[in-house]
Amino acid sequence: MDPSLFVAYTPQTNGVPSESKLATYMNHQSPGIGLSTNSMTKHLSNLSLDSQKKVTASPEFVPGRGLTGSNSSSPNLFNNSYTHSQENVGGTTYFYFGNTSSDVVGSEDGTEAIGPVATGQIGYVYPGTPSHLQPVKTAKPPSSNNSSAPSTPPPQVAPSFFVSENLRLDILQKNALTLAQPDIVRFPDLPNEVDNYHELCPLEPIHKPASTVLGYQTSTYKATSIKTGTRYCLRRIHDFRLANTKFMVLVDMWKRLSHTNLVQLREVFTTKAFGDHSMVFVYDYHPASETLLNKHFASTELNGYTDPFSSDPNAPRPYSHTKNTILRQQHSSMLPESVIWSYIIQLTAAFRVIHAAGLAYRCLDPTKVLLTSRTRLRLSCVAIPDVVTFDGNTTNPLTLIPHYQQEDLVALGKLVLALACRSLIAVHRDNMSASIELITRSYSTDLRNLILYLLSNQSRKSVTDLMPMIGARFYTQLDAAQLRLDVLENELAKELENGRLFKLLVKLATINERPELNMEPTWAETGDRYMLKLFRDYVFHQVTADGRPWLDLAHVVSCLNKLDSGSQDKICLMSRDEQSVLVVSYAELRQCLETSFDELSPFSFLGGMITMVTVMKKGKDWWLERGGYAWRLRDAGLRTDSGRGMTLVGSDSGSTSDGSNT
Ligand SMILES: Nc1ncnc2c1ncn2[C@@H]1O[C@H](COP(=O)(O)OP(=O)(O)OP(=O)(O)O)[C@@H](O)[C@H]1O
Repeated sequence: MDPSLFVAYTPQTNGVPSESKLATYMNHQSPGIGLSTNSMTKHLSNLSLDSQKKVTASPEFVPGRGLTGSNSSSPNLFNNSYTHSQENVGGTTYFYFGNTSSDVVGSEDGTEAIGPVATGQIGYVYPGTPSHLQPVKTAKPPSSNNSSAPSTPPPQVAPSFFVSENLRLDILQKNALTLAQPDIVRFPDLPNEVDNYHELCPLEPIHKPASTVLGYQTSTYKATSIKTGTRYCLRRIHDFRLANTKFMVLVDMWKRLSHTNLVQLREVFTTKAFGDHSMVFVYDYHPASETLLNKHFASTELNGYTDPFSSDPNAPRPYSHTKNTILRQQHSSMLPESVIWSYIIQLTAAFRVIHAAGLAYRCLDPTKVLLTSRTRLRLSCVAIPDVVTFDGNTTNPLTLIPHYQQEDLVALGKLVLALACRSLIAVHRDNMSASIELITRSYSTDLRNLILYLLSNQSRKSVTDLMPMIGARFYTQLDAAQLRLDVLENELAKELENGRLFKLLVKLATINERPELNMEPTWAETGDRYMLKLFRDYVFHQVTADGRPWLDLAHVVSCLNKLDSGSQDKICLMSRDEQSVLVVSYAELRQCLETSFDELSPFSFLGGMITMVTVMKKGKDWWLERGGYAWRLRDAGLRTDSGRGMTLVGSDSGSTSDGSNT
């Protein structure tokens, strides 16, 4: 800060030194908060050095307690019952605006007064985590080396202004994966563009054998839509030649089907971009999703035990291996029954809409069920079996659907059995009785009956027949889903508040310390802006009595909330030379902020502040116009977003006008 901007204190009693910033401020101030000569004289006549409200010594500031002798929670926050307009104590001049006794509600015990809030200025302060969500917050897991320590209750998670750490990391990881860029060193052969998609990133090894489920070699990529920038999952069927397009009836039916337990199909196309005739299915991309196979049948999930046949459950193996593998689950890591029911409810929910739409899934397998968050299942690869096994000679592609629906239900029975036994080979015909025995011993009769029903030879099974077996477990699932919703809404509420305060900070930061505005180098240092500068110091730059920075997030949040709501609470702003003190309400500061920012906004043309700009060509140059101001774009080196990345504006090509609305 340029020290010359501060004027040396003149030991002048009640007057404001004409060259001081406060004087400048008072010259510039809005009439609503002005000090008229009359009122000044009136207040001065009331002023007495013996006044009880006089500040007799420099108050001591204790972090967390504010000023000693004051019950305020913020340092320098004056009791609001002052009626003086100005006072000089020990060389420091204090200014007070208006007659505060009428417009400020002071509590009798002298605690911080809260002024009335004007209509339309109601600020919302985040009320904290609802009590029923407190137990849901995950506590830090105990470290592995203190497992023998006596169990102590997990520490209560302190209410936070920010989104919880677990959710934050989760979202960050998903964002990072979504934004991942192609690795051309590792995958030099990948095409730059495939139809309307680019930035292809493989989600699995490229050269892998044909899928046992789909019967073709497939590859999965994350890709970005060239038109919209949205990320999608492309599933490529290698070397697939189309015989005819009759299957498009089924593809269109799948595209129309939308459900929370399905990976949404967007489009299907053929391409030669990979150097062969490939068929590509475009699905929604769910970052960080994991297959059921990885989650529950990987060796790490099975206490380190590796099933040498897990990659191919059909491979021949000795009897002892088979039996031991199934029995081993009894002593290791069987899934809690609630998890299995949660999966059953989600899978049957998906089947219910698929079958009701006259379709069949046809590829239920642990590799095709995605866990897109902790317990959220989605069926992937929809429509692929319908396309790759399509028989061009059939007159009606829908005739076989009822048969396939029955197969879906058998596949569901096998998947639930495999999950319950935690083994893929549990579903082999030879192992079936041992597996059912295990289920009978370990789980409820309902679960056993459900599996037996699905695997039975009954001719016309229906997914709706499963509903009585699920019974009241629906309520548990609904409760879990609603609790999750509450948690997320609660987290969102916090970030909403942070977003509001962020906007306020952006306004403050664009005003504070601005070197000049409209050729006026002192703009940021005079008038309303000077008040905002002192306010910035008050919020962020306070120090303790021994000069250490005083950092208290609650103080910052409280001040910003009061500023945003235009509270009538008053604070004491001190000049940096500590020679002048200005008492001002948040409502007045808010007025300063709005006025100053309004002065800036006609000049702004980038970022989120702009409303509408016009870009036009005059002679050789491109100009941007807004609110009577114009900028030559080539000089400023400005760029505009043309929808496919940033492009330099100012070339001779292009249209003559453009609008941007944010
Ligand atoms: N829509 C999607 N969004 C994000 N990731 C996906 C999506 N679909 C699949 N994946 C990921 O792609 C990877 C490969 O899936 P895929 O279905 O090919 O499994 P697989 O075990 O290789 O099966 P297969 O042997 O049949 O090819 C998995 O890790 C899966 O999590």
